[in-house]
Amino acid sequence: MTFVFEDIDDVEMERRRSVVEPLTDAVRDLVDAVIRTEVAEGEIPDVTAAVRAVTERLRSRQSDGPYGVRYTRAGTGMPWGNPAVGVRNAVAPPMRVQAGDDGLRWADVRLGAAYEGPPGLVHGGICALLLDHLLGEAAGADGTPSFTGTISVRYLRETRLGPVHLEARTDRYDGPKKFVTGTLSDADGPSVVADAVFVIPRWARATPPQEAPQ
Ligand SMILES: CCCCCCCCCCCCCCCC(=O)SCCNC(=O)CCNC(=O)[C@H](O)C(C)(C)COP(=O)(O)OP(=O)(O)OC[C@H]1O[C@@H](n2cnc3c(N)ncnc32)[C@H](O)[C@@H]1OP(=O)(O)O
Repeated sequence: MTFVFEDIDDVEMERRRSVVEPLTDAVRDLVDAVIRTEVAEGEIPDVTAAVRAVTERLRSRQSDGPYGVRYTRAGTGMPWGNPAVGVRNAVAPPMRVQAGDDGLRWADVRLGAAYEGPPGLVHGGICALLLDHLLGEAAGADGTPSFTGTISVRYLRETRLGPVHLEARTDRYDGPKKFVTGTLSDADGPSVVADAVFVIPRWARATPPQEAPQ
């Protein structure tokens, strides 16, 4: 596992973000359009060829593997391929994580047609993905890295597609274990709750995490 150092400051990171984010948003819009389009079937082959042409253009220069979790000179994480928050990943809604008091992490997300499970409702795996990630961010609020060891997700009732609100915080510590809880709510209130044990990996326990591991 390697974290990749990008030798840039955060101004340059924001500049790069402003270039790539509109592309990712456009692809998200494309995904939604493909799900919901009702154009004549005869138009689909032409549209398919146009999309393939764009893909070829992007593939003319690309990296060998995944984007990785990069970080700037200031230590700001750039998990831009991440499926929950990735700036370059159209699969991500995206969730924009906000920091509150006392290690609270929260986010407001709009979940549209691409996240449907039961009719008109959010797929349970999407709820679990977003909660896992947000609980991970809450676990990381103290500056130590940790991985999901165990997560339990309880679906109190269905979650309607549309705007959802998520919150998470670390409740307590026990050695390398962090006990983290969170909720996902739709317009009618909490619909999913999660609790998890995040574990600080051995390499981060042996050496205080002042620098990202290579
Ligand atoms: C530099 C810039 C960075 C930027 C950054 C940006 C992004 C910033 C946010 C990221 C947010 C990501 C949010 C998504 C989070 C994932 O998706 S993480 C990926 C999914 N999880 C994994 O792949 C984990 C895979 N498992 C493992 O790596 C290891 O099993 C673990 C979990 C690290 C534990 O292994 P270990 O360190 O060898 O554990 P070990 O020393 O045996 O046990 C330590 C303690 O933990 C307990 N424990 C061990 N395993 C477990 C378990 N699975 N469950 C519960 N307890 C356990 C043990 O019982 C023990 O407890 P005590 O005996 O002390 O009471």
